Amino acid sequence: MGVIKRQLYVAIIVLSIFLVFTFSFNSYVWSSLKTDSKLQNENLSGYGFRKLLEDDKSPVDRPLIPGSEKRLPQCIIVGARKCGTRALLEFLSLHPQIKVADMEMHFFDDDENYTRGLAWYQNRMPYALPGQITIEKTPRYFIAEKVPQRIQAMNSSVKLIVILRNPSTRVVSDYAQVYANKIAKNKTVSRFEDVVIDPRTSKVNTQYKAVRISLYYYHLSRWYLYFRRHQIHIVDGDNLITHPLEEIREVEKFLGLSHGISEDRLYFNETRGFYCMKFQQGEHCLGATKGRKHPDIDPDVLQKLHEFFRPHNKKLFDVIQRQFDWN
Ligand SMILES: Nc1ncnc2c1ncn2[C@@H]1O[C@H](COP(=O)(O)OS(=O)(=O)O)[C@@H](OP(=O)(O)O)[C@H]1O
Repeated sequence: MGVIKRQLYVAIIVLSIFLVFTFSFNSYVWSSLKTDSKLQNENLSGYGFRKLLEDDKSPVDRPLIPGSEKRLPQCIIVGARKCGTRALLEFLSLHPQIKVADMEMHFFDDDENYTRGLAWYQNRMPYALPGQITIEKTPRYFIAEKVPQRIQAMNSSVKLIVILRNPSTRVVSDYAQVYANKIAKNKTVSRFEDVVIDPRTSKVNTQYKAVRISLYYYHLSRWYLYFRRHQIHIVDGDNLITHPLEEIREVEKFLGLSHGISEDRLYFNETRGFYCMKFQQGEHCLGATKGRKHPDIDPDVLQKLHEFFRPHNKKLFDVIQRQFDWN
C-alpha cells in the first residue's frame, strides 16, 4: 500500500511540473506573437506612430520580443539645430529597417548624462530587430566641443548625419524659437535686428549664439578630426522642406538600405505649408514648434547676414566639396 501511495505522489508531482511548464510556454509564445504583430504595425499605422510619440512623453519599457534588443545607435543625426532634424528623424521612422529614439538623448553633450555610462544610453534606445538600424538625434551635438571625440570612443565607424540649411535662415528660425519660448514665459523680447547687429559696430553680432551655430565650417571641421569623410552625410535642409523624398533617398543610400519609404507616405499639407506623413489610420504633421512663421526682417540686416556668412560658407563648400545656393 505504501509503495502505491509513493508512486501516486510521484505521478502527481511529475504531472504538475508538466502542466506548469506547458502553461508558461504557451503564454510566452502567445505574448511574443502579439508583441510581434504590434511591432510590425508600428511601422505601418498612424496608431503606431502616435504610440511612439506617447511612449516618448512617458517612457514605458516595452516588453522584449524574441530577437529584438536595445542597441547603441549605428547612426546619429548630430544637427544642426533648426535645420530639419525632427522632420528627417520622423520621416526615417517610416522605414521598416529603421528604429528611431524619439527623444533627444543629450548623452554626449551633457556631462551628467555622459557619466551615467553607455549602458544607460543604450537602455534609452528603442528595441530593434537584427538588421534594423537604430538612430537618435540631438541637434546640440553639432556644436558641443567634446561630442565628436566621445562618439568616436563609442564607435569609430558610426554613421553621422548633419543637416544644414541657409545659415541666415537658420539664425532667423533660431531667433523665432527663442522668441516664442520667451513670450510663453512672459519674458521681455528684443527685435531680431537688435540682437543680430552689434549697435557699437553696426556689424553682425558674432557673440549672438544663433549666429555662432550657423558657422557650419567651424563646427564641421571638428567632426572631420575624428571621422572619415564617408562617415558623415550632409543633408540639404532647404531641399528637405521642398523635396523630402530626394533627401530621404540619399540617406537610405548612405545607410546601405533599399528604398523603404514609398512616395505615397508623404504628402504636401497646404494648411501647414510642409510635407506630412500618411498612415493607414490617419495623417501626421510635425508639431506647431516646427515651421513657425518667421518675422519680417529688415532687408539690409538680412543682406548684412548673408555677406557675413559668405566667406564662412565658401570655406565650408571647399571642405565638403559641395555647393549650396545660400546667397
Ligand atoms: N516637413 C516638415 N514639417 C515641419 N518643419 C519642417 C519640415 N521639414 C523641414 N522642416 C523644418 O524643420 C525646422 C526645425 O528644425 P529642427 O527639427 O532641427 O528643430 S530643433 O533644432 O529640433 O528645434 C523648421 O524650421 P522653422 O520653419 O524655422 O520652424 C522647418 O522649416
